[in-house]
Amino acid sequence: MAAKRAEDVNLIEAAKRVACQQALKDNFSSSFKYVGIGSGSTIAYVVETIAALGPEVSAHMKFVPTGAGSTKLIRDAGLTVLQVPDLLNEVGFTGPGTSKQHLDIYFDGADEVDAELNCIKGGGACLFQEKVVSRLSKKFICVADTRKKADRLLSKWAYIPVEVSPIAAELVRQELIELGSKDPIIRFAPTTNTFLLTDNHNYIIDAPFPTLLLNSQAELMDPAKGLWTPNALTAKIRGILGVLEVGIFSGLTGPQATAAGPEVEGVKPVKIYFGKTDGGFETQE
Ligand SMILES: O=C[C@H](O)[C@H](O)[C@H](O)COP(=O)(O)O
Repeated sequence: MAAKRAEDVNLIEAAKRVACQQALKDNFSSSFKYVGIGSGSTIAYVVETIAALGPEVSAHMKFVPTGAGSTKLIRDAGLTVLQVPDLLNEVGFTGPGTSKQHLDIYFDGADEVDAELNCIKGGGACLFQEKVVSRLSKKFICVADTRKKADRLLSKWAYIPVEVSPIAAELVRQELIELGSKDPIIRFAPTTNTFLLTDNHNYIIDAPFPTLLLNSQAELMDPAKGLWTPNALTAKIRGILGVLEVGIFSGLTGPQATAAGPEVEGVKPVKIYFGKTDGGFETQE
């Protein structure tokens, strides 16, 4: 039994590696200057593959992380870390209406991906910095294995991670219940026996909702019956006092989208690579 489980784990890790290697083969260029690196276990294979290309390819590049784990991963691989504030100092601000998509590309994993490439992220407690880096990138390429693939969000994955201010966490939890979330919980860290703290010193609330619709199914939306589109649920949760960000990557909605214009496209992936346990891969775009 234990041997079978170890074999399954190895196959899944191999699937993640295949997805990352193919994603880099198709999308990475030695001409890149700024590369965003997300969080989680899958992204480790992106960093491993870039490092294997050698300093002749990567020495002139700067890698923008999405949290402490991501920073360590980049540094341990011998690549150059550039934090978001330093990136913004480096590129400067050239005035209203100019592009903020300074990163050539951003690679990251996901917990679940739907047929429209909307994602749930934050299973490893990283979502806010990931959304910032995605917003600053020309192109978000997602890497995963086929377990993450679903027709609609919350088909297999059970909850939406929401990053909240600790002082407002219970208030947010109550408002999530009013929105239709069944038993949202503040994430606990068993190792420290306290609530888990994110890289931004906040809590995560894991909020289960019924399976979401696609954004293209907005005409079926009926929050009273628990039927939400990813965009609408994101906007609604983000509107709760005390919420920093929501672990749904589906593009921005409402006034933020209007204000930001076409650049908001950077928030969800443009292409996903799913590694398969038979050694192959499939893509979705
Ligand atoms: O909070 C973590 C991030 O959003 C990860 O990208 C996501 O959880 C996927 O992680 P993994 O590659 O470990 O499945």
